Amino acid sequence: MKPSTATNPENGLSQILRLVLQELNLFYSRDVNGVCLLYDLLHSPWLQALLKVYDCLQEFKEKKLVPATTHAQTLSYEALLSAHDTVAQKDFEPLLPPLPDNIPDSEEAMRIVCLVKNQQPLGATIKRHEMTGDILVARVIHGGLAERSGLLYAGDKLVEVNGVSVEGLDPEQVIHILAMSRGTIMFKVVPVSAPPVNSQKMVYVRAMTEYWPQEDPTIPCMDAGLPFQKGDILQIVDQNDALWWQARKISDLGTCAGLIPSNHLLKRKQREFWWSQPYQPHTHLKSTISISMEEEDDMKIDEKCVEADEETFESEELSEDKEEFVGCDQKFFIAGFRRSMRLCRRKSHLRQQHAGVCSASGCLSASGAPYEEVVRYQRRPSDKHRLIVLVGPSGVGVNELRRQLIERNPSHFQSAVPHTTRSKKSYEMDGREYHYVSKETFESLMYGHRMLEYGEYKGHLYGTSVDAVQAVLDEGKICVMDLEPQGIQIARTHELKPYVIFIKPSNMSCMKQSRKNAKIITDYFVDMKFKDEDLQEMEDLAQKMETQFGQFFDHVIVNDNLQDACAQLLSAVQKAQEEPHVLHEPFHLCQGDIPLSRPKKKKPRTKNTLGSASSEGLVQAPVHKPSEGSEPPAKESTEQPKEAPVPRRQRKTRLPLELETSFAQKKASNSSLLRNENGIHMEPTEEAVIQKPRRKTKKTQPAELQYANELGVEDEDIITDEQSSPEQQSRFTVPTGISQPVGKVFVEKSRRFQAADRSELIKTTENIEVSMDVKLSWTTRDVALSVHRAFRMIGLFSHGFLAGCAVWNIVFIYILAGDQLSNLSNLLQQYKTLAYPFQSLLYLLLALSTVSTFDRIDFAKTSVAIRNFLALDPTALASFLYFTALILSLSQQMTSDRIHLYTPSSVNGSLWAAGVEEQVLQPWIVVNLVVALLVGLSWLFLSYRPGMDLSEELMFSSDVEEYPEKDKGLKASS
Ligand SMILES: Nc1ncnc2c1ncn2[C@@H]1O[C@H](COP(=O)(O)OP(=O)(O)OP(=O)(O)O)[C@@H](O)[C@H]1O
Repeated sequence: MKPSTATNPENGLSQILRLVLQELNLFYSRDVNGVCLLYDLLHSPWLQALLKVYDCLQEFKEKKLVPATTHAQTLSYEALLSAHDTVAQKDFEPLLPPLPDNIPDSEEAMRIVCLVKNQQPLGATIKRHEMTGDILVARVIHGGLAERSGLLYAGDKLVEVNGVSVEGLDPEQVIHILAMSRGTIMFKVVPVSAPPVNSQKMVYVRAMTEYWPQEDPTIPCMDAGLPFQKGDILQIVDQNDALWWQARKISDLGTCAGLIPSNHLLKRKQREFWWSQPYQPHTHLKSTISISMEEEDDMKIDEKCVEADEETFESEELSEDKEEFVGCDQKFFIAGFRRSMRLCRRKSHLRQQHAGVCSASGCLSASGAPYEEVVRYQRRPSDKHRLIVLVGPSGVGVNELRRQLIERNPSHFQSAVPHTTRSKKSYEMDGREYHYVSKETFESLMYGHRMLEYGEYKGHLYGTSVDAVQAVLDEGKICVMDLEPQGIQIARTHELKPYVIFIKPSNMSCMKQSRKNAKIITDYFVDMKFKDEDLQEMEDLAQKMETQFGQFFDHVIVNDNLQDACAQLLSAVQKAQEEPHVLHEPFHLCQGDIPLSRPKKKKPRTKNTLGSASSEGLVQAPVHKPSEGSEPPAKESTEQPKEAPVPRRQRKTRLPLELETSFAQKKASNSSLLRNENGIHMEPTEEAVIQKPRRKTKKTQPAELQYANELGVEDEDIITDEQSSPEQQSRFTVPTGISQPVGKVFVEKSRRFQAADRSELIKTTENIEVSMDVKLSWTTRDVALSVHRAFRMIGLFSHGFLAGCAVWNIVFIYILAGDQLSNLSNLLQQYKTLAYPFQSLLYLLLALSTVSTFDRIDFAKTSVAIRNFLALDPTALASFLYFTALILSLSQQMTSDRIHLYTPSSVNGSLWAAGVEEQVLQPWIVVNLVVALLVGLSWLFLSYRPGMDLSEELMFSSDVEEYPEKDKGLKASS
């Protein structure tokens, strides 16, 4: 019997594809360049579906057609085809209104886009062009209807909405029209000449910080923002805008993307937030110091107890060893459970490590990259096992769980054998209890970054090396170790791929119950019962660890019932080895999996720039809803730590850097569709997008729209990255070279080389690193920006104050001068003392205000400045009026002087001849009146756009060109 096409391996294309994929698997495991791309392509669901359709067709082609019913036998092929044609020609699309035909010939190339409302968001934002006043599509949100239709692009100029011209309207008004529309919405747009093409691949990142758009006044459109928490995995779908990226949560891939700050912007925000806290800037430093001080205290206690403890410790150690040998049937030996490891970690060497680790890793989340690139990793059976790292507050049961896990299956789980510099005891064996090494060898491992952690106890060094862990993994076993959370970053290497499990205490009441009979093992009291303070301390510490390092935890186990916790641990460990997980980029095994995150260097785009004084009104806020089956790059581990709700930081609401004229609406919003109060309610729109190109008579004007992309990418942002790069390398890919075990190094001091103690030098360097960390963020530009912002504040104040003074001045003058200037001598008498100080104050305020308004105009682009003035741009008008007022005031300076020197004409030497008062004072009064009017008007104009600030934009934009290149370099190096 002839096999059917689908099952015939020779004919079935699906089958062939399956074979090709099998072949590819071989190359895949060998990591051959480009295979991943091909693999993904062949795996793509659309190709599979296409091939299945093809196979089905082939199968049916070979079959002899048999009519399904006897009735059908009478049907002719012609009748069938005619029925098909009738159905096929039927238009099932919604009925759309006819195109308006009164469009003038001179009109620009137009595109008419019709959308029919439904429950989905349109997913686009609009803004007003700063110079032309046009309403533009600012951003098309990835995954929204606008994007899916492929007919609306960022930069498209909106001409009409439902037949209503949008010329001269504010974005809010446009939104209002949209919100009021029902049924079909018709947009008439002038298409952007070169629609932006998003050629970037998607990037997956782990958020190392949290972000709340509602608390960020600088976001171009609050409703389009995507809130996220530490540890969330985000799919970045669009990085075209260097300041605001579009992303989705991996758990919500079916939804529209949302706006998130770019890496650099978020870093800057973090830094600004940091600096905005008057007493916080030093907490970083303080925390390190306080850690050291706490440890100092610990040390004192330890030293006091050390003598008493020494004996106990040694005997404990011995008895434990004996127990392990004698008490176990299988005669396995669990190394790495020496109390020395637990003890020494909290001692002096850890203090050093703290400084290093804190600057290198612990504080990384606070000052380092806010996003960490991740890739999907699925361990193949031939791969080594992943290292299992247990982390938890002291006393929570980390050791107990580890011990129980190993005891369950010692041939499968094992601890790493630690190193020590102490001498071997008679009953010990090298490589079983410890690797006994000299101090030099130990130090060489330390300086060669081969120690995952180390500490000193009673003058001896103890530590666990990467090689010891490797040795366990090489045996095909799963290495289980416990680490202080600060050490996680050091363990995050390509070779170890650690899976971090956080052991969390349950609540106090449960613990009181479960730890009733448990014994806490401390440095100097052995087997002491848990007290309430111990449990409370454990709970507090767990919370701190979660807040600070939660983003690194792959799984969380609450250790309430020991047996349950152990079962959970076992299952988590198995899942870690068998299921796909997300790993950070240094683990990147397959270059094709996820692209490097840097967007291609593109021409600055017209939309949404930090400096542009435009903001975006949301045409339709994206609604985030459960996934609709988009394919994640990595199945997010189901046992991914459920992020403990990190307490939100109190964010200071500040004037947005971006200086937006807030177009965000606060009206008629449908709360069911929008996520916050700035949402602009446009009824959901959708679908049936029809493009009907009109005759072309004129090219569109993108060049005009392409004003500079004033991005605030700062030097230090880039520098930080570059600096962190080698640092990361040292941490993530542990160097294989071993440093020389010499205690002395030669350093240049006072122009000649002198020997210095190596460990001292390292300590000093670490300290410098910590304090440098603080200083790094504060550059000359930051100083300039702060000064500038202070001046801007003074400027803003002076506008209002000046207007008040000028009005008060003229009112005062008129009151004193009386009706028809009948009382001029009284005015002179009264005003003469005021003339100098008051007029000087007016000059000063006028000068300040004039400079402050000039700051808002780009005189380098004179034509633009003049055009703005002619187009009655409020800012340009205000600066002109201020300048005129200043000149007019100065022109009357002589008169002010004369008023100051007023003496009645009867007095000898008087400057005021009888009867000249009116002649002199009248123009002075008129000028003061005009000045008051001009100043008042300017103030009104300025209040239209109080936030606009060109200098700041220019300061930020100076880096724009450098940014992609630097970043490229950075990526290349990484
Ligand atoms: N779920 C639990 N129920 C009851 N007792 C427990 C539980 N978990 C741990 N214990 C007990 O608590 C004590 C401390 O546990 P363990 O030594 O494992 O803590 P640890 O996290 O390693 O702390 P340290 O780092 O201080 O050594 C041990 O006596 C252990 O048997």
